Amino acid sequence: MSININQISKSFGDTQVLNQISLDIPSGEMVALLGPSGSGKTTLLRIIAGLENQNSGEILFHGRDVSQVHARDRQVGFVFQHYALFRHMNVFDNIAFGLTVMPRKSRPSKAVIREKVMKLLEMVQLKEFAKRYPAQLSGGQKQRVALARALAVEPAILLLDEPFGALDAQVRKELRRWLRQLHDELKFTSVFVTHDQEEAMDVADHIVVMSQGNIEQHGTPQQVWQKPESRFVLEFLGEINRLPATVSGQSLHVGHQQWELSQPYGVQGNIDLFLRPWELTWSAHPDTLHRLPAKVLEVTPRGHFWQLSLDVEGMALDPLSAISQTVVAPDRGTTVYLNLAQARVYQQDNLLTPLAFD
Ligand SMILES: Nc1ncnc2c1ncn2[C@@H]1O[C@H](COP(=O)(O)OP(=O)(O)OP(=O)(O)O)[C@@H](O)[C@H]1O
Repeated sequence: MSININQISKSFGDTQVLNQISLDIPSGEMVALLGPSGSGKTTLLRIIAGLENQNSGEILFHGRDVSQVHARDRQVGFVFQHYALFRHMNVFDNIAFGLTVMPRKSRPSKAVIREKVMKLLEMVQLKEFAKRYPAQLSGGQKQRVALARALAVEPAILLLDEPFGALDAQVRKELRRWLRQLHDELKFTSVFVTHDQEEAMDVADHIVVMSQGNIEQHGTPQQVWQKPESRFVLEFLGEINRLPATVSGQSLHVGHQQWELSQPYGVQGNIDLFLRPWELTWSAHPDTLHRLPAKVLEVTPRGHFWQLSLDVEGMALDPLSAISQTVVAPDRGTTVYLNLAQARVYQQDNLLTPLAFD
């Protein structure tokens, strides 16, 4: 079932939490809402679910406006970070719950419910746990029960709020893979909230990056990673080095250093240069590409690469982080020369054309 979110705004008292959010999610897609704490992800998810009312805008499911439809009647499954299982019910009864409380007219027979729950138990690989109570399960197992419970009523849409947030890294990884397989098998539409970018990159078809109640970017994992549309997205996704610089006339100043640009630059004054750790290549000697002197503070072997921590002379900055795949690492305490040619240049939030040096 497709979801269309049109111009949704929401405030709590004086605090505007969502600012005219619009988003189209095609049927069968898995979408991650990714953003820092307080960016409005959960509020948007709750509005889709019908657990919260928007102040303005509309939500359409398969073209039908559901803004006035009660959460119960939206055909939406919901999974929270904290399992919210019924403690006094065993696993079987927890999963069966949604089916047993259906109105008598549409409620399946006991035999059908049993068959369905057993199939779900198999799917979430907990067949031998049917009689256990939630307290007798691990976190990962509880979360699988919560998922099975949400899926029992065959929702067309599954909404997940940090579903694996409380679990350790290994279990998280396994569960999200498994959720993706389940999603592909059952073909529901899923929207999940996370602040873990690796999780979003790993399983989502599309990522919606949110900040302060706005959508900063909506695209495939590759698009948001390789072509960040704003400085926020660039800085939020993955590690990044920032180097303040100044353009004056046709010269670029970084720390104590100064170079001539090959043509007049469109912007004068203070700018920021951004480089991913692997874009910051180094050489033991200065050359036409490697120009910025930096002192090697730390060298850490990381298997097939070196992690370098570098200090640019004359600049009060956090050390720069570089990843080097050279055979030999530079020695600690020596000076190396960094290549700035791959820098992305931002002035405020705007991406400028790359620098070209003489
Ligand atoms: N019921 C509420 N009453 C008042 N303010 C609220 C309520 N729910 C959320 N907020 C506020 O709305 C803003 C967005 O909250 P929301 O939970 O949607 O963010 P989030 O991106 O999901 O954050 P997190 O990753 O921390 O869960 C926050 O500033 C929060 O304090």
